[in-house]
Amino acid sequence: MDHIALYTDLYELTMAQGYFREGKADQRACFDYFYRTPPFSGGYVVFAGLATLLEILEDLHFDAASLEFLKEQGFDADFLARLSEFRFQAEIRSPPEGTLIFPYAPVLQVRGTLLEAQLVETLLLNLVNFQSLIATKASRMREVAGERLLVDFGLRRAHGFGGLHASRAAVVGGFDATSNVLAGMHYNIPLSGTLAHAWIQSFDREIDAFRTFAEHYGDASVLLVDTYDTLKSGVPNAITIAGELRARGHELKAIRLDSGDLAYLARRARKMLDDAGFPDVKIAASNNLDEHVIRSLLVDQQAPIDIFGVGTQLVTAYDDPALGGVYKLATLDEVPRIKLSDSLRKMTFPGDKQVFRIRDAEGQFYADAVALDHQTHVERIHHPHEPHKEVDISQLDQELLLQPVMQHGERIGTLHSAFEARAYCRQQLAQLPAEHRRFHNPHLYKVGLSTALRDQRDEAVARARKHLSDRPT
Ligand SMILES: Nc1ncnc2c1ncn2[C@@H]1O[C@H](COP(=O)(O)OP(=O)(O)OP(=O)(O)O)[C@@H](O)[C@H]1O
Ligand SMILES: O=P(O)(O)OC[C@H]1O[C@H](OP(=O)(O)OP(=O)(O)O)[C@H](O)[C@@H]1O
Ligand SMILES: O=C(O)c1cccnc1
Repeated sequence: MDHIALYTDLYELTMAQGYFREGKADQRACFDYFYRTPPFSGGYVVFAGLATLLEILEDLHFDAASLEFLKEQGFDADFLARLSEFRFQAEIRSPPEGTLIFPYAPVLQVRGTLLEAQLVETLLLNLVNFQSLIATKASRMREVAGERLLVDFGLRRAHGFGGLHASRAAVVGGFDATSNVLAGMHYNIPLSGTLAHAWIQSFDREIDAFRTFAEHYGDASVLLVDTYDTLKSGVPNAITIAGELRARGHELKAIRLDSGDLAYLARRARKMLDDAGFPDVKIAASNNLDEHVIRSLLVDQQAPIDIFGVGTQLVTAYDDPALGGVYKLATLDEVPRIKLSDSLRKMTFPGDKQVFRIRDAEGQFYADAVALDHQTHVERIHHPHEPHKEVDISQLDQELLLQPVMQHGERIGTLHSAFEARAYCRQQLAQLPAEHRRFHNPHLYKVGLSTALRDQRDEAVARARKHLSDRPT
């Protein structure tokens, strides 16, 4: 995207200019990205958006037109001269895309100059919050769809060009294919598509619409059967065409149901297709599907549906349309920094940190330990906000979550493709106990502070409070 360095909030640039004027621009900063509440009343988030972020950061710069625009907004010539040489040179640490992440554990760290780390805040939040949200929604649909095909149909309902990132995130969360052609090209996602009612309406008779489509597209044909009357017209006509295709050595791929009682219609259509000798013609369903409807169709009603086309609910994360991930300063020139708040839940964890994923004896995820960066093993974790709650984890397997993915502004190694991230997400979900995956009142996954971090946090709080009470009133 052109001028992408301006894809930010004004206050990032206002602060950056202030840091520059104050001689603070080159102080060493560490910022943490984390979220506080899982969306959809669920128990986890699927981390996504890293590849997009790193690709943009590698090439981040202020071009002549952007600098000219900032000049018109009143930014200083000296600051603009500095921005004209700006290149993102920081280090980024994170786990791979597809990792399951939990409230309060920092999962993306930016370590660089105060100026560069501040300047990327909005871009980072925009990309990671959105893609992680959509990947999480997609993963919930994958949870209930089993091995059935999930196709993203959302572009027409997506929020503008966000539709491109939504299609990629849908794959990270477990979707198989997309109708979004640009996403297919950009991210190497298999394309999939059927036809709309307009095609059927453009012919005088449904059977002619089906026949003509099948003549052009043969084995790839999926016929939309609900334009007039699904069971009296659509399915019988599709069966006629399936027979004609077979006579020419082809097989009809599927029919698509797009309205009405999808379980009832799928059952009746399945029987009609089977009785007519077409047990391999698949049944696709669409129409405002989400994870709850898909589960009801498959689990409660045992609907014989093979393919789900999902749009609006997926790409807009309809029931919880924003992930509130935040980006907070943790260290400046190696001094831990804290943000106090009236609300305990909004207080930050100061200092350079590492996150350990703790597994139980069966190898399942048990907890995340947020520790100081130099710690190599965590004995005990403490609840971040309830001091009396603590757990001994000294005997459990501990894996480092934050690994360098970018150094000196250049990515390390190759970025995961959407499908590699999807495979990783699938492995991760298999390691998350069912009580954290369930949709209703999931059991809260433990995220705790190491004793050293807890002490550092408490000291920083005490210092900050003392500072407050020393102020003249
Ligand atoms: N058997 C079913 N069990 C649970 N939910 C279903 C079932 N069949 C359809 N639905 C869902 O019910 C919702 C409403 O279906 P309905 O047929 O009323 O669709 P509509 O969008 O209001 O109208 P239209 O069917 O004309 O598009 C949709 O979200 C659909 O996915
Ligand atoms: O329902 P979604 O999950 O968003 O999936 C995409 C929908 O888009 C298409 O119809 P469109 O919405 O254009 O028209 P319709 O609602 O009249 O079928 C398609 O037939 C799906 O129903
Ligand atoms: O290919 C389809 O059937 C399709 C694509 C986008 C939206 N609705 C349906």
